[in-house]
Amino acid sequence: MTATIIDGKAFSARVRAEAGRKVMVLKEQHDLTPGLAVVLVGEDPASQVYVRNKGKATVEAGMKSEEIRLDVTATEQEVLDVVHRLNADPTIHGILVQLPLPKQVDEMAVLDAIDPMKDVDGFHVINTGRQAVGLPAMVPCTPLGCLMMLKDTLGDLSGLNAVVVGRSNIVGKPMASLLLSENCTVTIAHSRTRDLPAVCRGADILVAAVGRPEMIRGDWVKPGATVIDVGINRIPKEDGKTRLVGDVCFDEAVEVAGAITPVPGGVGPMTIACLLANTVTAACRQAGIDEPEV
Ligand SMILES: NC(=O)C1=CN([C@@H]2O[C@H](COP(=O)(O)OP(=O)(O)OC[C@H]3O[C@@H](n4cnc5c(N)ncnc54)[C@H](OP(=O)(O)O)[C@@H]3O)[C@@H](O)[C@H]2O)C=CC1
Ligand SMILES: Nc1nc(=O)c2c([nH]1)NC[C@@H]1CN(c3ccc(C(=O)N[C@@H](CCC(=O)O)C(=O)O)cc3)C=[N+]21
Repeated sequence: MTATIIDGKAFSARVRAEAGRKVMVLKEQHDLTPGLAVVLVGEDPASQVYVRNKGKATVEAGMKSEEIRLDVTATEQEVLDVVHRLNADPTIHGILVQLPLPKQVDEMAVLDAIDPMKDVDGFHVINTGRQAVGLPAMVPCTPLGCLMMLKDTLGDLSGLNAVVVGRSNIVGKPMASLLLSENCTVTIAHSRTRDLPAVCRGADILVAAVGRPEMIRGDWVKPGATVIDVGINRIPKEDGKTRLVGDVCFDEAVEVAGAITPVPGGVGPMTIACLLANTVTAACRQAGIDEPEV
């Protein structure tokens, strides 16, 4: 059996178009233009690509986009000053500080400084806590995008065994919490997990967020399972160039799984689309208006 390929690129185009229609309504009926600010500290080339893609998608959806670039030597206070200025700027409804930050800057202190209402990444502890107890919250974009693809593929997730490999604050933990909210039976695996292949084989839903190229092999996948590959790993090719691969060995897993996301073209594009959707949601909440139905 060959798995259905979950087309994150096509799905993300629909989500972005919907955000664009909402922006149009907000502009026409409420004189409100949602604004997103992305803060990039340092010159990490991969980060620069994401920041550029995010900026482009934001403008395409009709929103205001602001990019703030700081030198890699920026102090924590300089980053905090930028965050405070954006918190106070009424034309900015979403703030994303690209991670990781240089080592002299305390990530937790920066995330904590972002106004939770403008925290479109959903990384502030207020939003983490609100999501966990079932209150309206900003939900992290990558796990949200994964969940949208899972629901689109499987419908109701109740009672399914979900295994999330990885327990980072930005992917693994919020992913597990969202799956629990959907009534999955959730296992979180990590570097200390014993017999990871056996744990993975129990999964109806397998989410890989490890950051290790093609670590999850075909025979770790339960036949018919839905596999979501969050990993973005750049590996060298024979010709000296590089290519992107996920955390799942796609060529093996595609023969076993029921459905699987590719890399590229899976989770990545959905992350950007969810960032736009979150920015629209944040703008509506800040303006005290209902999100338009489009
Ligand atoms: N597509 C997208 O939009 C996004 C993609 N990514 C990608 O997703 C991947 C994960 O990112 P992120 O969560 O930030 O990564 P982190 O490095 O923060 O976390 C990796 C997790 O994987 C676990 N892990 C590492 N090695 C193993 C192993 N051999 N066996 C089992 N578990 C292991 C770690 O365990 P422990 O906690 O025990 O150390 C940790 O919990 C990366 O490839 C990243 O580039 C990230 C964000 C967005
Ligand atoms: N505060 C913060 N929020 C983030 O959401 C965040 C972050 N920091 N730091 C880095 C990671 C990584 N990330 C990606 C987003 C989109 C793609 C993406 O669009 N990928 C495409 C193309 C990738 C390419 O060709 O390079 C794809 O997978 O098809 C990838 C990775 C967001 N992150």
